[in-house]
Amino acid sequence: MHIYSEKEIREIDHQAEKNGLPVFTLMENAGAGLYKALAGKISKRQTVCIAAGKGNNGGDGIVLARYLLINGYQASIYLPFGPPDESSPAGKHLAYLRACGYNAETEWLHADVLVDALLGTGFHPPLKEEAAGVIRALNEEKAMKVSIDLPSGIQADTGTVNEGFEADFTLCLHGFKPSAFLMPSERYYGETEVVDIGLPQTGNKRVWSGEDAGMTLPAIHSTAHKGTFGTGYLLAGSDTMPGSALLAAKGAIRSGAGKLIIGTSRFAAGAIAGAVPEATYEIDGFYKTAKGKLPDKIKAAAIGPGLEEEDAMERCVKTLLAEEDLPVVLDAGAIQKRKYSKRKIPPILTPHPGEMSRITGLSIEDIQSRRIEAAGQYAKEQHVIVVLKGRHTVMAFPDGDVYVNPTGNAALAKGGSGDSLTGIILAFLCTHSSIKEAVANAVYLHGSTADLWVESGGERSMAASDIPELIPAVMKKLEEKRRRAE
Ligand SMILES: NC(=O)C1=CN([C@@H]2O[C@H](COP(=O)(O)OP(=O)(O)OC[C@H]3O[C@@H](n4cnc5c(N)ncnc54)[C@H](OP(=O)(O)O)[C@@H]3O)[C@@H](O)[C@H]2O)[C@H](O)CC1
Ligand SMILES: [K+]
Repeated sequence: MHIYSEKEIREIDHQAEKNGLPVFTLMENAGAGLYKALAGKISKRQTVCIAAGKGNNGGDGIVLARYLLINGYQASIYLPFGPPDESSPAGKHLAYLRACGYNAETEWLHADVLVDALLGTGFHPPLKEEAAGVIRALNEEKAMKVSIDLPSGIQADTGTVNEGFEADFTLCLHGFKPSAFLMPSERYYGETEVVDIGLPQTGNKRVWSGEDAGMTLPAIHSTAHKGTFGTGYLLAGSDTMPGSALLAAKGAIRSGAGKLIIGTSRFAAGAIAGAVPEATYEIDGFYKTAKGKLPDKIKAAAIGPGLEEEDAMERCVKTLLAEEDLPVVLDAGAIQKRKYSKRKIPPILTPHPGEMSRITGLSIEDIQSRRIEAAGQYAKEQHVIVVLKGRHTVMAFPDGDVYVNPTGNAALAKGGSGDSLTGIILAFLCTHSSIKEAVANAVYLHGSTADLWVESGGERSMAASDIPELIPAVMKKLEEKRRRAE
């Protein structure tokens, strides 16, 4: 499931046209695909009204109407802004629809199903008052509401929205647009489904799906022992924040870390050892690492939960990053503005939007309005892996690949939730051979714990300490997906 910006879609269409596949044909494919997707959701007894604009989004709606009509559905077309230009692809499809003996109206018809084909990727804010009035009126209708490509009134990339069509579901053409993963525009989409229009998937931005997670989760063989997956080194927790080390450690252990060493203060070790008897402890590991000392034979390291930025932090991070082959997660206090040199295994940074703002100098609003782009740019410039947390965590890699996580909900917006994520990533770095898959699967698993929680509990009442407890059930589901993919 790929994600394309408005510019990329325009370029794809341009290339297709240049190579002999005109927009007129893509519109035909879109209409046919939309018909297939919609027919499965409605009955012939329901009336359908398609509100079509003057651009190509409207054209898709006109083709959909033809497929519905020739297959015996009760469909009508409403053209609130008048018909599209006769020479445009949409205008030609309207002419063909009329030649088939059907009509399009400029008057509004009430219907059971309302299809929004007013504006698509070609919409540029601010919304004209005439269009805002139409969208407002459509929103008031009591009908099943379906948007084509994206809800009208939403800017495809930034999600800027003033008046937007409130869809129950959106049939996205060729791929998602970034606004499907931004707040508040995501709410206008309702449920989403991607409709194939016959173009190859070319982009490097995509959703990391449950199927991806199932296919890439490593199998555990019956011959596995505690040393099979290597040792994770967690530098976390301080006298004032011992709980952070606990949450990260439990996340790591429940995610399959064979062996875990926790580098923490003597007080924090005493406070958490009873709750994490599986781990061994490196007392004052943080200061030892700052002096260049690391435990032997560690497979991956994570630093930051419950640690403050201080002088020793830079030396500590330097020691870890000097080990070219060591996957390193930098979280919380370890996320600071610094320059990274190219490394065999890129460091993994897990900022929330506030931390991302601190290290990039961009405002939080700017980051949040273009999360995919902001994370992608920093990952490329600094040769790092960015895990930009928040609703739909974005994972950006230095080679330009970007994955968006579909799992999770507001239950995760709690202190300590990120600590568990760091632990899960650490464990997955030990158990996966691909760094990308380790990061993507960890983020997917972390979000899934919250999805499982809301099946029986309220978002408000989930605590970060529930995350490790929910991991076994989520892991079981993932393992079933993996077995099915085998
Ligand atoms: N490869 C693909 O995915 C394909 C997708 N298709 C569909 O094409 C649209 C994009 O079509 P485009 O013609 O570029 O643009 P739209 O139809 O989305 O919008 C153009 C109309 O919108 C009006 N507009 C623009 N801004 C505003 C505004 N601020 N207020 C009101 N109206 C606005 C514009 O009117 P103007 O008077 O400004 O010209 C146009 O009427 C994509 O979303 C898919 O649905 C292709 O069909 C196939 C390939
Ligand atoms: K639309």
